[in-house]
Amino acid sequence: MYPTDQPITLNSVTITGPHQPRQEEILTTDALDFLATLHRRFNGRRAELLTRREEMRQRISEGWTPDFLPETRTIREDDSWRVAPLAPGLKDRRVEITGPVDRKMTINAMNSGAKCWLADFEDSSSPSWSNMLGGQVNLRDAIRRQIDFTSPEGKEYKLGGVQLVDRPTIIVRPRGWHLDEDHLLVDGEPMAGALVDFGLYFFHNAKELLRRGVGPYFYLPKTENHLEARLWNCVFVVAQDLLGIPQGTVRATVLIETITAAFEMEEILYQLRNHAAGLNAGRWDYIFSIIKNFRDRGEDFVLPDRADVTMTAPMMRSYTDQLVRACHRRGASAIGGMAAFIPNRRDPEANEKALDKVREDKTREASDGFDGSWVAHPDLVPVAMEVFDAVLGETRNQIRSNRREDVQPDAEGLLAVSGTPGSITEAGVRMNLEVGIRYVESWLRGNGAAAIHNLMEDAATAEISRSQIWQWINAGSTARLAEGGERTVTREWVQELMDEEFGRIDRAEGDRFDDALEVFAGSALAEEYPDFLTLPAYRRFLSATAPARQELAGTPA
Ligand SMILES: CC(=O)SCCNC(=O)CCNC(=O)[C@H](O)C(C)(C)COP(=O)(O)OP(=O)(O)OC[C@H]1O[C@@H](n2cnc3c(N)ncnc32)[C@H](O)[C@@H]1OP(=O)(O)O
Ligand SMILES: O=CC(=O)O
Ligand SMILES: [Mg+2]
Repeated sequence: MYPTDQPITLNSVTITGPHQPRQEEILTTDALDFLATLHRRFNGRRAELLTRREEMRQRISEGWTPDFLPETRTIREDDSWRVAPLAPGLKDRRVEITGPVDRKMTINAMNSGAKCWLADFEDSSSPSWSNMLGGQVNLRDAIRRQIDFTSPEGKEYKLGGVQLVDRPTIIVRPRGWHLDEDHLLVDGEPMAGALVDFGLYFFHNAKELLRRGVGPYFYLPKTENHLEARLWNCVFVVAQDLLGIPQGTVRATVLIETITAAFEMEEILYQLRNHAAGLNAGRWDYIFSIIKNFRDRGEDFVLPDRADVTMTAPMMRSYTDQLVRACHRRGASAIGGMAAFIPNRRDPEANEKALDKVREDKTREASDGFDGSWVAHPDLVPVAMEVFDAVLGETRNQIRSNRREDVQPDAEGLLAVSGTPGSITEAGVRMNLEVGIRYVESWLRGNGAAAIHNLMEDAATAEISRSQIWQWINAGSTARLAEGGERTVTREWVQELMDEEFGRIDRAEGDRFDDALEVFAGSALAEEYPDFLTLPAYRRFLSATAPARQELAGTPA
């Protein structure tokens, strides 16, 4: 037991976050030692790779267009290599539920009947210290099947019925490389959120998972290139050695959700080949990445309203087809993405519409060759299951049966941004403003995923909203007006619309809408485009050193 009201240093790791329930079970001295080793081995390389991201972005801004890499041609052309065999618990991934790692959602996900659960420290989680540490406690308990919960309303949750002997395989998604964890310092430096989430989960659970016949499995978000995948591979090798578990125990599914990674899919699998499980089509961050990277490349790279950028747009078809081909060529699983439509138990009509939309989305993915796909809500598990059952029959995946040899690597297809049907409208501008502000408000209250207008919103969709506004202003795009006619999207006009949309929001005591407006406007209307919406928001509001937190706590910053 250690003191709880001030920063404490244990074996050169300083805990600056406020004390959390059951923290002592997670932040043990051995676990902190393990984290410190990972930090000292890998944080320098992480910093170099983050700088490299900036350099690539700068090149794109100056007119360079990404393409398949000449220096890795032999990897792509060599037909002989494959990734490691599918690991236990990952052979049949037809339906994966995703969601944050709070206690109630953890139990609900474990009871959902899905084949896998993406336990999310990323897009659907607000990275507050309490969420991040609480998530580790909940995962530890869920793996040991010792988890229950009583809600403030008195509803009781526990792992349900005997029919659920096959619980979903847990796949943890740590934060991306860009986010710091300000509440754990090694030698005075903040740790990478990615290494904290990976390291604590791995340290506490890898052996227990092996004992239960599965393993420590991960989703790797927002990877931009194969060098970042190589860094993860090095982390896995060292972590397995430190814990004395066999090399190749870890399995990672990489989200292809940046435009640059789409040109390096096979190279990413190659770097991770002894630990690779598959690739996932993270559609929302992918759209965000396209806007972000080409934001100052003029009208050819401007997308229409968010609602128009669907999976049937030519550039999205090209991306998903090439992803399935890359995976199946290398013996890896291809996992589909998230349809935005959320069921609504209180509104049968909206519910039916959501089920239909999700069915349509999963049907397209299954027939494109995906081995499984994501759902955001337990009520969607049966819908997706039925679709994949129909395509898979007695088989567990389509890796051998649907090789997609009809598809070829195609740079032009990936970059067919201007071929996206649709238009920019006043309603689309308003929607981005309203939904973006509402989402950030939820994030600031600790909820990283929210249903808004029956659509799932998370960090990735909010990034699209604020980036579209920025791009439309800076490209001088034209929007169709609600009452007819059109006008140029200017900062002043967006400000007017934002004031109107903000004025329409019903306020409640203790809400965070003023802060949300500050965060959203600060990134959508800024002259300088911030790389991630969550970076300034974290520093200002969630970090223990954040000025706003210190103000709230009544201490000077
Ligand atoms: C871009 C990407 O990265 S996509 C992946 C990241 N995003 C996500 O994972 C989103 C996951 N989904 C969610 O968080 C939620 O479904 C939301 C926030 C969108 C909607 O949640 P709610 O408003 O609570 O929906 P609703 O009231 O219909 O939920 C009904 C029940 O299902 C549970 N539930 C809903 N979604 C999930 C989920 N993903 N996992 C587990 N349980 C869930 C709720 O906890 C609730 O349980 P209760 O009846 O015991 O209270
Ligand atoms: O993480 C998934 C995405 O769509 O973004
Ligand atoms: Mg994402």
